[in-house]
Amino acid sequence: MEALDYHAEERRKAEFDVEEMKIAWAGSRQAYEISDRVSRLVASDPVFRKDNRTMLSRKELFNDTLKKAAHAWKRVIELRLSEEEAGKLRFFVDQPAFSDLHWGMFIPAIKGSGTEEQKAKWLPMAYKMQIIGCYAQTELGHGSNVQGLETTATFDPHTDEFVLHSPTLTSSKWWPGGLGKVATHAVAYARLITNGQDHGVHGFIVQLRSLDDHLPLPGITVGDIGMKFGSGAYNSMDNGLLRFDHVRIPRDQMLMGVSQVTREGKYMQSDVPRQLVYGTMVYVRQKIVADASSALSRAVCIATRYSAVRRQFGSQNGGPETQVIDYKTQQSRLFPLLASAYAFRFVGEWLKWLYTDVTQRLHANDFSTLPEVHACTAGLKSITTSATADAIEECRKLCGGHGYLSSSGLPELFAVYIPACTYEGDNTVLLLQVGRFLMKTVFQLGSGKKPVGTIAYMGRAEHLLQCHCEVQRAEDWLKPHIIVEAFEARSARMAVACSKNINKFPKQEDGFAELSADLAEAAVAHCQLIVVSKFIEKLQQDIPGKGVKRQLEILCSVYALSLLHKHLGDFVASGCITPEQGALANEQLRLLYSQVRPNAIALVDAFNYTDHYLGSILGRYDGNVYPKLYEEAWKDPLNETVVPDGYHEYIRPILKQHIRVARL
Ligand SMILES: Cc1cc2nc3c(=O)[nH]c(=O)nc-3n(C[C@H](O)[C@H](O)[C@H](O)COP(=O)(O)OP(=O)(O)OC[C@H]3O[C@@H](n4cnc5c(N)ncnc54)[C@H](O)[C@@H]3O)c2cc1C
Repeated sequence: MEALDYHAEERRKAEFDVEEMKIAWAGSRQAYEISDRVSRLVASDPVFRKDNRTMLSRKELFNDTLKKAAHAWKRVIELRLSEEEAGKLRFFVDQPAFSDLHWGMFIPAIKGSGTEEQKAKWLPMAYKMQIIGCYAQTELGHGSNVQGLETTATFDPHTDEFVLHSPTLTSSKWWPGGLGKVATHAVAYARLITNGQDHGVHGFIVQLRSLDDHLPLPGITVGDIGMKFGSGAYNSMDNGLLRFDHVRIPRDQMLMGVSQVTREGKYMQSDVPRQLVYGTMVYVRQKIVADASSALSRAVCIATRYSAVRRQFGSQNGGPETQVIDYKTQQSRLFPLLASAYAFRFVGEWLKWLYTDVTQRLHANDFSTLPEVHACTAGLKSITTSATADAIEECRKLCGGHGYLSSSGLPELFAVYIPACTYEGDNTVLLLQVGRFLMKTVFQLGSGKKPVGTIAYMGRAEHLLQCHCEVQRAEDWLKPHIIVEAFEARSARMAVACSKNINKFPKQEDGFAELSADLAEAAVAHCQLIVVSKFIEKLQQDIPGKGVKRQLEILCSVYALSLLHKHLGDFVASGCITPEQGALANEQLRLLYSQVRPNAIALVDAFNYTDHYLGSILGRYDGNVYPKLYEEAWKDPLNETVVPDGYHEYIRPILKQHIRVARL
């Protein structure tokens, strides 16, 4: 019997080769094959089941996470999975766990800031999970302001040890994932003090719990910080608190890749340049951007498939009602998000390349691109995570009432995803860093120092400040050079306007403070330009498969023009385009939506997500939504009894009361 597929008709409409698009999405055939194999492996394993997750209590959920993490590790060993495959396995298990921090932060921190001896000592144990690590930086009193951290690590020359101490309540470590209940070790950040002198914040490897009975070591107070946003969701993670009471660690447990403390307590910068730690930061941020495209594509996949199943109004002569995906408003809300998912995917791919490039440069003592790389990765982390968080909520609304059901998968996805706007740098704080970088670039124009990489366009500021957009007809907006110039001009003009306003202040710092909201907007403009440019660059590559490149060109135009439409005020106010050209962009956008429409289902199929990973009845591959929603409702614990518990205690007495209510 042929499998039921309510989307079959939609799939037949596709004008491109979906299998080839899957490869374009994955980045390469090999990446596609790994992802496909591992996702199916996870989906078919009953231990990784997650459909009952939102019903679990905190303790049950945490236990379930431990079970899954242990099983995942067992499978990694049994199947001899490579690092890439193991990473994919954790990704598809799709449950925040201590192991994310172990692999994602603890190991990279040692790799990035440890000496060769430290790496040789700690990494093999960490790779075998004989120790489990977390990344303990944030404190109760300070997160963004790392220099404000209060934990101290004081060198004791008598014993050749550091004494870690939490001098105040606000110095308690607060938030680190995996710290609460699992981690045996931490890379903990503390102010380094030698001979009474404070050298600022440094990283230390600290054992927290016994490797025999898991009890905290003497002087260590550790626990979980409590429930977080939403039920289920991120509560599978044991974000923790930690206090040190004069905890002693050997001197060689300070991460000494960049600076060192000698046996005599002398503080020294090592020969290795400080900038090397930036490599780790680029690594972590490119991962976050890749995760943004995953979360966004997942939400969009759910909303797109459901929009094709859902019908409201418009029945003629007793025929079927209109699929909500055919409403122009639905398309204008949904298709820019679909385009953003692809845009973030490709900019994430480029960031992977950037990581390799920056690592090679750092090892060759070439630091010339660092400030630009730092600003670019900070900004991309900020705009992709903010856009994704907003997009998941928009997808929930696009699914109407059923989007609010847990079984749509969207509430949990939202709750799990949104802290990405905060961790690894609060998004506004990051934009302000980009803003400062933009100002520095503008102030240096004319000094002979040439802007490089993603900021190179500022070298043409003179032209960009007075160029006129060539668009005369709607289709002119499909020309990549016109789009790029409009985005460059907007970014350059907003940055230069900020710099002029800052210069009006007698003290530049006052100007920065007063204009910080404008700076953040200029930073957004710069970062959106990067995403648009990288999408366009991607299209200059050879992309095989019937119609694949054509679809990506359409999506690229949708991404750029929907941003232009959303930020029309910026484009028009800064004089980059006229209001009439803005209207033409909108006209073109409407035409593009019609071109996306027949391909919409196939474009989300190309993400190649299993129903297990999607975790959504609305997003099911076969579109069999209503019977499954109905079935799912009956699984709710409230439906275990026909008459609810508490009926006799609370409902019946109200119904049977004999008092007279005065008003009646
Ligand atoms: C789910 C989750 C997991 C986490 N995991 C870890 C972990 O594993 N390890 C770890 O060490 N930490 C972790 N953290 C902590 C996280 O890194 C910090 O919360 C984050 O860096 C933000 O810092 P904050 O909490 O101090 O925010 P704050 O800086 O207090 O932000 C509060 C507000 O102030 C604004 N603000 C702050 N400074 C400025 C400024 N200069 N100018 C303008 N506005 C400003 C922000 O934009 C924000 O609106 C985690 C947090 C979460 C939510």
